[in-house]
Amino acid sequence: MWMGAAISVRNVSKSYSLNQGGRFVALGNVSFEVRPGEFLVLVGPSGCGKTTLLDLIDGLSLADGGSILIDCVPVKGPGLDRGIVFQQYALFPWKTAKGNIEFGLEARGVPKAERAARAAHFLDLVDLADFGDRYPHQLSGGMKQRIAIARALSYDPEVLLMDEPFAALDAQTRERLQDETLRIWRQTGKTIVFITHSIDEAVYLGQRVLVMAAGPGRIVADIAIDIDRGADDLRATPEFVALRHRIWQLFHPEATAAARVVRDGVRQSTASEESRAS
Ligand SMILES: Nc1ncnc2c1ncn2[C@@H]1O[C@H](COP(=O)(O)OP(=O)(O)OP(=O)(O)O)[C@@H](O)[C@H]1O
Repeated sequence: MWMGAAISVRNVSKSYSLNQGGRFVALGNVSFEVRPGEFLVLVGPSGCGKTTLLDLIDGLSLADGGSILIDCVPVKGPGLDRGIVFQQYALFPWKTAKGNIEFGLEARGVPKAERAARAAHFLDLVDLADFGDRYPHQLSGGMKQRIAIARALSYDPEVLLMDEPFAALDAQTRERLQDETLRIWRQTGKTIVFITHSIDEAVYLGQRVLVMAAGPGRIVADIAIDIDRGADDLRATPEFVALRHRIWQLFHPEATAAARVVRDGVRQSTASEESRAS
């Protein structure tokens, strides 16, 4: 049975040393929980620490303070319980699609016959059953990213970490892969932590969206995405538009403040006109 793991991020901080001396605090005291099988999206402006946080969950780097637990086990480095997909496909150009998937399995000691069977299964899952013998340069950007997803899933991690995986793709391919990711998530029951700049993508994919801000990187809102996903043209529904606007306001507090000044200014001048008129 496929099953996602729970993730606990507790009081995590991370700083980097700067060339000119001193340290830059990329994350300050970040805490949140992810339920087993949940699709969580982290959204925030450039530089707010999204990649730093995902790398810490993957164990590619270690926190200065706090702890990260996967099913109650502290993260001490990369592990087979987590798979990661990066923005750039990171496929070996000299290996076929199938070879790229099998390579990761070989490194993990999976026997040859099982490697081939698993590669075929995951190529099928990402709808590329007929493309296993193609090399990366013979595949479109969207196909390469699907291979990267198949590769990450092939060793059956409980958690799938996705770092802006569709940012380099055209809008149409991006929407298609968003739908495929949701399908794969429903089919596999993995816990997914997905990071993006795009508010639209966050609301479309997430069951829950954590909004981050910079200086230092922190979580400023935790928003449940409670919408009817069966709706036609989901992005055009009032619920979707309202959620997108709510998150947009968190991204742009200065724009919201400016709008308030204008609105209140209008109100005040209307009030004074009314009082003059009476
Ligand atoms: N190795 C490093 N040394 C110094 N500063 C770093 C290092 N890595 C990241 N930073 C800084 O930490 C902050 C967070 O970076 P991070 O890549 O996590 O942000 P992000 O939200 O993923 O940004 P983007 O959306 O642009 O990818 C940034 O200000 C960045 O400049």
